[in-house]
This record gives sequence, structure tokens and C-alpha cells, in this order.
Amino acid sequence: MTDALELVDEWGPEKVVVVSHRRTGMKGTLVIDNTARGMGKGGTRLSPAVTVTEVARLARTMTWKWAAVDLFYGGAKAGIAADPAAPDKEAILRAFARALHNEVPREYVFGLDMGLTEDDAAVIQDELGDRGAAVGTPAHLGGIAYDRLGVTGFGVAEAADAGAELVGHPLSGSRVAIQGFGAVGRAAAERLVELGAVIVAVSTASGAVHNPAGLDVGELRQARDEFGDAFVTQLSATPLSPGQELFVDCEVLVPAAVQDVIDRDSAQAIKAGLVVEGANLPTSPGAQAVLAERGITVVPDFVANAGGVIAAAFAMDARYSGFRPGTDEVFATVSDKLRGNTRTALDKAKVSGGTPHEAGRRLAEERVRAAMRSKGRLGEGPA
Ligand SMILES: NC(=O)C1=CN([C@@H]2O[C@H](COP(=O)(O)OP(=O)(O)OC[C@H]3O[C@@H](n4cnc5c(N)ncnc54)[C@H](OP(=O)(O)O)[C@@H]3O)[C@@H](O)[C@H]2O)C=CC1
Ligand SMILES: O=C(O)CCC(=O)C(=O)O
Repeated sequence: MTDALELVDEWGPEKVVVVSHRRTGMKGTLVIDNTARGMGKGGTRLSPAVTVTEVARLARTMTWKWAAVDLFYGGAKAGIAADPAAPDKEAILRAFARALHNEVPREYVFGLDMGLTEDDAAVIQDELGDRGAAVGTPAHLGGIAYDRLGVTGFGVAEAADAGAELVGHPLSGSRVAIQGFGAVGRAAAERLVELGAVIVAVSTASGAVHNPAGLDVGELRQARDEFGDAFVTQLSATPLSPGQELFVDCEVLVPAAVQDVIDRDSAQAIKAGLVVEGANLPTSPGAQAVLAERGITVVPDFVANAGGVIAAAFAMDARYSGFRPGTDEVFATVSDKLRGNTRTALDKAKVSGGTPHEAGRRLAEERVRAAMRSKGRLGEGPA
């Protein structure tokens, strides 16, 4: 078990809060990683096994993501150790929000991540009596419902399109395997198909399916609406053992579920030529090195899945002003930024000879360090 103090390095975290509430059984954490470029912002994960270390790693990813996309927020993430299907979820959410009333909204604003929905964000706002407490709320509350709109998944597909062009294998006609069919995986699948790709494998926590000739994304969506999370077990496509969707024959792989699914060993078995990280932290640094050695290009999480933060940034501005941008503007910004940032990360990696993670991270680190220096946080005095 990691002691929370062992998490601290030169970047952060600046603040780790652990909260609990006996009656509801709520247990959760907020990690504010680095605020040199702005207040801590990142989504809120609801998952039975979430740990402080996991949330800290996600908060650090947010630090790089905001810097890589060049928007002025800092890295943060919150996590609640609970089952998204728990009957007492609302009471748990309310207890979590109440417990963080000192931090929210001045130091942290809730947002969406695995297990948290638009309506959950609305409950949090209700509990704190402040429409600034959460973003990702439904449109009828003035929010930008970025999960329902599929903004992050859309951006992942745009990044895949730009990445495919750079590796010289156009997305149109490419076969794609997707791990996870939630807010990110589903929306990525829909946009990838619009861009001409063929989805050959998808999975959820309940299982995976494969059809080399292509799966019908409309049917997948319908099955999900009808059967819920276990919908993959109801499809006629060939079932795969869980996790095998990562290793099917395809040109593009989109891990869009949980972290740490591809390590140094399993990276040897990836068949795709392009990996686009929809999930946060799906590959280990060892896996990234192996994939680079094998000539497999990876678009890093903090570049590819930044659609959510772009939508969150619009929503942060809209919280009190009442002025909400049109969804077309949000999608156009995501497309523009993520295509450009994908090209930058892959080009820089080519020039430096490192992995795209290393190249993208170097750029993000430079931006964070410059902000820390200007604010006198490095002990060197302002620049
Ligand atoms: N939502 C957002 O805006 C953003 C999300 N992300 C990242 O994207 C990832 C997915 O988030 P999101 O789509 O919002 O989450 P959701 O909760 O909406 O969906 C998660 C999906 O992953 C599936 N899943 C969970 N565990 C596994 C597993 N071991 N193997 C295969 N599938 C699995 C779930 O299946 P089941 O339904 O059966 O549980 C579900 O289909 C996370 O890493 C998140 O941090 C990154 C940027 C923004
Ligand atoms: O900041 C948010 O509210 C959503 C984006 C997010 O959590 C992420 O990119 O992982």
C-alpha cells in the first residue's frame, strides 16, 4: 500500500483529501495535483475499487492533459469507491459532495469520468446549492452534457483520423478494435464509422465480441439500450475471452475502458499499427517503449482524449454566465485542437526519436514548469 506522502514529487500533488461518511458508507478522495496553470479540474470517478493512488495518477494525467491542450486549468481528479449501480448511489454522491464543500467550487469542480452520469452531476449541484459545483450537467440545466453528446469519443476518433494519416494508413477502410463501450468507446465507434472505419471488435466489462467483416454500430447501440452493460453477451458475433479484443487483427486499436490494460508483455501481441488512447493510462511506460520498438504508433491519452477537457472548459465558463456555446462550436474546437495536437505529438516524437508520450509530455512539462517558475514556485524567484 502506498503512503499518500510517497505520491509527492516535483509536480505535486498539492492536496489530497480523503473523506468518508459512516451512515451511507461513502468513501472517496479528491487529489489536486498541480495548479500552476490554473485551478484543479478533472472528472469524478465512481468505481468500487478506486484507490487514492489511482486517483492521484489520473490527476497527474490531467496536469499533462490541460497543459498539452494549452488550456488554463490544473490537474485534479476525484474518486468515489462505490458501485455505479448501487441503490443508494444518490445518498453516497450527496455525502461526497457535502464532504468536499470546503474545496468546491473554489479549488475543484466536479465533472464526468467512469461511472458518473449527467444526472449525477446535477445531484451534486443540487446538494451544494451552487450551479458552479459541477460541469457535465444536462442541457436543460444549462450544462454541456459532454458524455451524452459523446464529445470525448468524437475527439478520440478525430485523433485516430489524424494519426492514421501520419502513419500512412488512412482511417477510411481501416479495421478498428475498441475496448470499452461506455461514454467514450461508444461515441468513438460512431464517429470512426462516420470517418469510414470498420469496427471489428468491441468489449465491456462483461465480455467482448469480434466480427472480422465488421460490427453494425447502430445494432450495438440498440443492444446496449435494450440489455444494458451485459449487451455483448446477447450479440450473434463471435465471443472473445475478456481482454482478447486488444489482440485482434486490425489497423487501429482504441483502449477506451480502464487503466493499465497493456503492459510490456502484452504490447508484444498487439497487431494494430496505431493505438489511440481513449482511456486514461491504458499503457505502461514499458508497453509504450515496446510498441515504439515494434513500429506501432501511439496517440497518448493526454492528447487523444482531451475532448472532455475542452468541453469541460467551455462548461466552466458557462456555469454562471448562462451563455452556453452551441454544440457545433464544441465539436469543431475539439476536432481542430485534437487533430493539430496529434500531429504535433507524433511529429515531435519522430524528430526526437522518443515515444509520443515522451514528446508530448516534454511539451506539457515545459508549459507547467514555466508557470511554476513565473509564480515563484520553483524556489528560483519569478522569471
Ligand atoms: N467521460 C469522459 O469524458 C472521459 C473519459 N476518459 C476515460 O475514458 C475511459 C472510459 O470512460 P467512460 O467511457 O466515461 O466510462 P463509462 O463508465 O461510460 O464506460 C466504461 C466502459 O468500459 C467498460 N469496461 C470497464 N472495465 C472493462 C474491462 N476490464 N474490459 C473491457 N471493458 C471494460 C465498461 O463496461 P461495463 O458497462 O460492462 O461496466 C463500459 O463499457 C476511462 O479511462 C476514463 O477515465 C477520458 C477523458 C474524458
Ligand atoms: O474535467 C472533466 O470534467 C472531464 C475530463 C476528464 O476528467 C478527463 O479528461 O479525464
